[in-house]
This record gives sequence, C-alpha cells and structure tokens, in this order.
Amino acid sequence: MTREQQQETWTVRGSDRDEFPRIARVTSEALLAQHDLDTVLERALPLHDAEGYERFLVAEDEGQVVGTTNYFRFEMALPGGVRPVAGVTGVGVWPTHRRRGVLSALMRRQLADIREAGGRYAALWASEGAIYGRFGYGPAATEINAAVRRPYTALRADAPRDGSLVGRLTDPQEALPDMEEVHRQVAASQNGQFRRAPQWWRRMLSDRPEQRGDKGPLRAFVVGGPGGPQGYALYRTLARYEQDGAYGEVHVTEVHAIAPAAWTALYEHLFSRDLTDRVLFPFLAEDNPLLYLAADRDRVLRQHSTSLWIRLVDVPGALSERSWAAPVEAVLEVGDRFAPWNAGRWRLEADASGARVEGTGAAPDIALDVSHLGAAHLGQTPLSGYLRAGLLTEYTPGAVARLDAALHRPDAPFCGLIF
Ligand SMILES: CC(=O)SCCNC(=O)CCNC(=O)[C@H](O)C(C)(C)COP(=O)(O)OP(=O)(O)OC[C@H]1O[C@@H](n2cnc3c(N)ncnc32)[C@H](O)[C@@H]1OP(=O)(O)O
Repeated sequence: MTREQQQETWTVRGSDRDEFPRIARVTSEALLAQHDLDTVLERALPLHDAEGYERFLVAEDEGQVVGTTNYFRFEMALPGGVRPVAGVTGVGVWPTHRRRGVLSALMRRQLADIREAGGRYAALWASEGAIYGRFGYGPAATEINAAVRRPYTALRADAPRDGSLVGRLTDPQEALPDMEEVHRQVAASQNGQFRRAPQWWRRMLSDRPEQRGDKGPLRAFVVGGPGGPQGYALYRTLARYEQDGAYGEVHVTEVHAIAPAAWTALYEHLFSRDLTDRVLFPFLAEDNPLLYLAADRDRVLRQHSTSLWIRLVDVPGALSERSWAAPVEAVLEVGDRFAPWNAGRWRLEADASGARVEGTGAAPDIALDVSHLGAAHLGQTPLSGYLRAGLLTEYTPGAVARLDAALHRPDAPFCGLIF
C-alpha cells in the first residue's frame, strides 16, 4: 500500500477562481512568502485570470485546502520544434500536512490530467532539487548567475560592432513592441524558451515597490537597426556610495539579442553606466555570448544551478517528435512509477530525418528511469553521467554513448524566467 493510500482524510479535486485565495494562502505559507496575502493576490490574480483556473488541483482535508498545484499551457522550444508543454507551478503543502503523501497524490493526478489533455511534456523550476526526481522529472538545464566587476567589464577589441545599430534607453512600456518582436524570434528556436503571452509580459514589466526592493525602477535598453529591433536588456540600478567612490550596481532582469553585434551593443551599454561598479545577471545561458565577448572570461563570476526540470509525460510521443543529432537504434526499458503507461520496453530508431518508437518484447540495451530521459531531453545532461553513477544499466556496451551522441544539441538550453 502506498503512502497516499494509507491516509483517508483528504481528497484531491479540481478548483476554481473563487477558491484562489485559499490556494494562494497555502502556497504562500509553504514557500515562506514575505508579503501578506493581499499583496500576493494583487500580483498573482492578473496572471491567473488570463491563464485560467481549470488546471488547478487542490488536496482538501475536512474543508481545508492543504495542498495545491497548477500548470500553465506553454508553447516551448524543444529539440524538434515548438511544442505544448505543461509548465507546472504553485506546488505547496500546508505545513501540518507535509510528508503524508499529499504531493505524491497531486503529482499522480496531474500527470494523468496532462496526458488526458494530450500533453507529452511537463516542465518546472524546483524550489529544491530533491523533490521532483521521484515524480519522473529530470534536471535538464543549468543556467548561470553571473556578476562582473569593473575593470573586468571590458569586451574584446574584436567584438563585432555595427555602426548602423542605435540604442535607446526608455520606459519598458514604450519598448514593449520591440521587446516582443525580439523575444518572438528567440522563443521560436532557443531550447527552453516559451512563447510569451501578454500576461507574461505584464508580469515581467510589473514594477511594484515590493519588487524593486532597494533598487530603482525597471528600464529598457533597446538596440535596433534599419531592419528593426535586434536586442534588448531590462534592468534596474542600485545607487551606492562609499567614502572612496561610487559602487552602484546594474541588475539585469533579462537580456536577449538576435544578432552578434546587438549583443556587443547591449553589453557595452550595461557595462558603461556611470557611478556603477558591478553588473549582475540572475540568469544567463551557459553559452551566452558574454562569456565569449568578455576580454577576460575568467572574471565573469559564475554560479551554475538547475533551471528547467523536464518530465516526459508520453515517452514514445516525446521521443518520436524529437530531433536527433546522429542515427541511433536501441531498446530502452523505462521505469515510471507515476505514469505507468510509459513503463516497459520501447524500441527507438532515429536519425536526422526523424524517429520511430514502438513497444517491443526484445531484450533491452539500456534500462533507465523516465527521469533520466527527461534530464537528457534538452541535450545538455548526458546519460553517461547516470551510467557512471550506477543509476542506469547498460546491457549493450556503448549503447549509452551512442544514445548521448544522438541526443546532443550544440546550444545550451535557456529559460531564464521562473514560472
Ligand atoms: C514547481 C513548484 O511549485 S516548486 C515549489 C515546491 N514547494 C515548496 O518547496 C514549498 C515547501 N514544501 C512543501 O510544501 C512540501 O514539503 C512539498 C510540496 C515539497 C512536499 O509535499 P509532501 O506532501 O510533504 O510530499 P509527500 O508526502 O508526497 O512526499 C513524497 C516523498 O517525497 C519526499 N519529499 C517531499 N518533499 C521533499 C523535500 N523537500 N526534500 C526531499 N524529499 C522530499 C518525501 O520524504 C517522500 O518520500 P518517501 O515517499 O520516500 O517517504
């Protein structure tokens, strides 16, 4: 008997807008929210009003909401193209009800719901890395938190520069059409980006006092040329003075560009603000051009952390629509405790033109957990790491290396926006 079945006092069900304050109370408490419930609701309601409440799930115990989750319906760039992805969010269990199987029951039901709606993937940002592996999610992307201090903000002399590009520092609302245009192009191909609907831009540009903290208002720097906008940075500044000089900071919420010279122009602007000493980026792709344009890349201080966790909700469906970097043939024995329809043996035959995946009784080449496939799906986390750690089994020598070569992607995944 599972932990969920042992208890009888709570049930899992759908929810609606009227119940949202009770839901937000649980997630706020579970996530140690700094703000009171009214502030949380003011910020959260516009997004959820646009996204809808029909995918919320709650666990209810004697009339009290004790557990919650929800998912957004994203269109996310994945290897193989832009695909529908369930963006799982709002997970929380009331502190007196933790470790009784509430989350496990919510996850089980949510996976079934996503599958029933035709979904093949789920993605999330985890508050803690130890939570989601058991539910079949794998750590699929790492991103970097970077900080650069003067004088190491210098770019290489041969960084590409385009005299026809013009930059303007402006109010984010005025810059919105240009930012949308750039982001639309980025989201069409950058592994891990989701198409940003208007409600996500509103959230992104929301500039409430509690979001500013000790920093100034959000501003936009847009770079454009004769062909239209080529890139933008959204940032805030922090003024700071010591007896020996100015130590202001530039905090970059996001920076995107669609042409090499635009990256140079954006970084030259961010790195040249007077009265500043440090520029901070909470999220950059592991292969962001900054690491190549910096005159001394070792002085770009970097902390790496997991961003997207990916879950294959439909293993044959997901593998058959992925793109493949090299031909591969393998029988995979997949374990999946929370989505049992995936469990079993799958024969994968793939090459650059596509893939065929079908159930088989043949002997497996590799036995692995569905979370390993999720981790590897974006092409950044090799399965060979799990093999070396003894967490998957290779029956046919070399099978894991061949599968890794086929799963390879030349670009690093990047989401950059916690949802
Ligand atoms: C996508 C997002 O929204 S990320 C935000 C996630 N939310 C939070 O971090 C808020 C604070 N934490 C919580 O609300 C809860 O502790 C949750 C949601 C993480 C877990 O909920 P619970 O109902 O306690 O989980 P549940 O009882 O189903 O646990 C299932 C298993 O996961 C394990 N587990 C649960 N949470 C954690 C954790 N944080 N770290 C390690 N293991 C965990 C349990 O020990 C249990 O293991 P077992 O089956 O081997 O005994």
